Amino acid sequence: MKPGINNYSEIGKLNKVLLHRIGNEIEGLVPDNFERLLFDDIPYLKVAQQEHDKFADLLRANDVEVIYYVDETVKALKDRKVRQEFIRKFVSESDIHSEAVKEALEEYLMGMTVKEMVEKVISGVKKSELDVKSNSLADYISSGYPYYTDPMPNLYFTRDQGACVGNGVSIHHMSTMARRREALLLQYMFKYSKSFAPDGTNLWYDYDQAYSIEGGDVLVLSDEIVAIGLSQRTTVAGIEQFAKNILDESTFQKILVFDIPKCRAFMHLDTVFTMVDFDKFTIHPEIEGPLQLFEITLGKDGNARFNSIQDELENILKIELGLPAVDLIRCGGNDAQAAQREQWNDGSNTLAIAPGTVVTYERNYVTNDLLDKKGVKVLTIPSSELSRGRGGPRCMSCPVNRDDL
Ligand SMILES: NC(=[NH2+])NCCC[C@H](N)C(=O)O
Repeated sequence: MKPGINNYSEIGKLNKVLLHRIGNEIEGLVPDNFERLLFDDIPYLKVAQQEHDKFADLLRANDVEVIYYVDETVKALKDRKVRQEFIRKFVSESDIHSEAVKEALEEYLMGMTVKEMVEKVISGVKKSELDVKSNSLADYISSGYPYYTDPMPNLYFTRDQGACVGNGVSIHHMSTMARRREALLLQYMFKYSKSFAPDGTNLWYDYDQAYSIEGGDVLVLSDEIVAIGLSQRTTVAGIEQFAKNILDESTFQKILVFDIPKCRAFMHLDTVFTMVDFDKFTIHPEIEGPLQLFEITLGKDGNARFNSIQDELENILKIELGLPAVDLIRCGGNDAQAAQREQWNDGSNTLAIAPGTVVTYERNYVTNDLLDKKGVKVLTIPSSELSRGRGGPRCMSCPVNRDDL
């Protein structure tokens, strides 16, 4: 295993992964805020945690080191000054319009142990926790709202806030307000935790950059090609900046931009397309094509070059990966009802932990069976509650280190 961050494929043997154990932040979900907080239902926390623990246990049983957002952020925020800076930034980005409230929040969070503070930042600070004497119009108008700082129920989709690509990290500007502050935790991990990001780790994109990118759109197709979805969440300007940084300073040669429909069903590229083996992919039937792609490479003069490609997914993958044939495994097979049902529960959102070995949700039995018939080793996890957040095993994991192929 190479040290530090090392991620040159979607399928190399997984050695280290960053997860977030779903926590109290989920209890902030109510039907009124579903749309804003990007949920369709409320997971039952106790069972969701049991399911998440099974996911982590399965990874450990397969020789994967599991690290968690809370622990890693705690390590990064040991120093009091760094902690103060982090809290200030967190509070300033939590949509608070009263100075008195900001000050009270900073004092409240600084008074906690580092672990309590990080957990609180994730689960949200309720108004009932603080006694603020404020006489502002902002507080008056929002007096019926229970939180000073919103919870982060989507943090367990650790794929999205950032991505480890090659020997670097991409820290994302998330598309929605509901998820923006999640990546702040990753930014501090990157800056202040050497055990997470040793000296020399590259930075491909940063939290403070202006345009959105989300990690569900980033797929490391090979050690030369990174695929990115131009999607509802990932912008063309974000892709361009990411491409410039990574092509300039890494061994990657090409960014392959998949122009996918800008709608929630296609939320990220990994909702409709993931790699499970050298030549096998799980897909949502609607991604078969013809597709519009754009290629970004660097010319000899160091300037970006663009190229447009229109083709079927199958041909694109064969050409780009230099393979004689590829197998596209449709979520739900040819049964239209199973396809819709299993797509809704992220049947094509598989996490490869080695070439041809994947983790999937147990409930997607039609797709799992198909994978099995194609010779893929399928390891399943229970998912009655986890699936309610509309993300699967790939979204719930951020690979930090994989063996090279
Ligand atoms: N990589 C992914 N597909 N992530 C799924 C994230 C789901 C989450 N509720 C959201 O809307 O952001």
